[in-house]
Amino acid sequence: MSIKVILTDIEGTTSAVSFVFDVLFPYAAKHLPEFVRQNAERADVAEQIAAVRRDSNEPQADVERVVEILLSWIAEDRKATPLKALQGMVWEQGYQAGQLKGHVYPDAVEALKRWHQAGYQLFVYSSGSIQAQKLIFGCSEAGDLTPLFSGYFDTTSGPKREEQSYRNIQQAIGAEPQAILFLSDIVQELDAAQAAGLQTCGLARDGGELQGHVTVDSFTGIEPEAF
Ligand SMILES: CSCCC(=O)C(=O)COP(=O)(O)O
Ligand SMILES: [Mg+2]
Repeated sequence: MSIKVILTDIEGTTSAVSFVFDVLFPYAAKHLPEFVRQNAERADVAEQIAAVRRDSNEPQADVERVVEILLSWIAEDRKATPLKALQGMVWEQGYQAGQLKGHVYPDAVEALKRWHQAGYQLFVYSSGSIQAQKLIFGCSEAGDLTPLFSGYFDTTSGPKREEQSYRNIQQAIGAEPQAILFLSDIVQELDAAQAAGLQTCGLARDGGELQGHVTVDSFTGIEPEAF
C-alpha cells in the first residue's frame, strides 16, 4: 500500500534538539514561575495546576510548590502533559513578543512543502502541546508553515514510546496504518509506531543509524513513494 499520510516528530526531526534544549526550555524555566503565579486563577492555568497536583500526588501543594515541581520536571525533561500545556502558554508570549522564532531545518521546510503540494496529508506528533506545535511552525524562521498541516497530536494521544498511542493517532487520522509514514529521531518511538503497523523512517542528522528502520540524515533523503 502506498503512503498517503506523513506523521512527523519535531525535536531532532524537523527541528534542532539544541533549539528545544538551549532556547525553548530555558525560556520556559525563566518565565514559567511568574506566569503561573500571575495566572493561577485563569481557568486554563488552574486546570493545569490541578493536574500537576494530581500527577505529583501532592494534592495540597500551594502555587509555590507547584512551580517547584514544574521546574524539576523541566530539568529532567519530563514529558508531563500539564508541564507541556503550561510551556506552550509561556512560549506563546515569547513568540508574540518576537523573542522566539521557531527553528525548522531548511531541508524539512522544502520537503514538507513539496509533499503537501504532491497531495500527502501531513500531521505532527510531538510531546510538546498542540499549542506549542502550532507556534514553532506558525512563527518559524521560514514563516508560517501551519497551512501545510492537516492536524496535530500531543501526549493527550498517549506517550510517544507506546504502541497504543500510534493506534489512537491512526484511528483519529482515519487512514490504514501502512499508509502512514512516521518520522522520528528516537528509535523507541519508531519501534512503537512500527509495532502499530505504521511505516517508519529514522532521522539521524549526525549520520548514524536507527536500528531496524530506514535511516536518513535529512528530509532530502526521504522518498515516501519508496515505502
Ligand atoms: C513543540 S516544540 C517543543 C517540544 C517539546 O516540548 C518536547 O518535549 C519535544 O518533544 P518531541 O516529541 O518533539 O521530541
Ligand atoms: Mg524527537
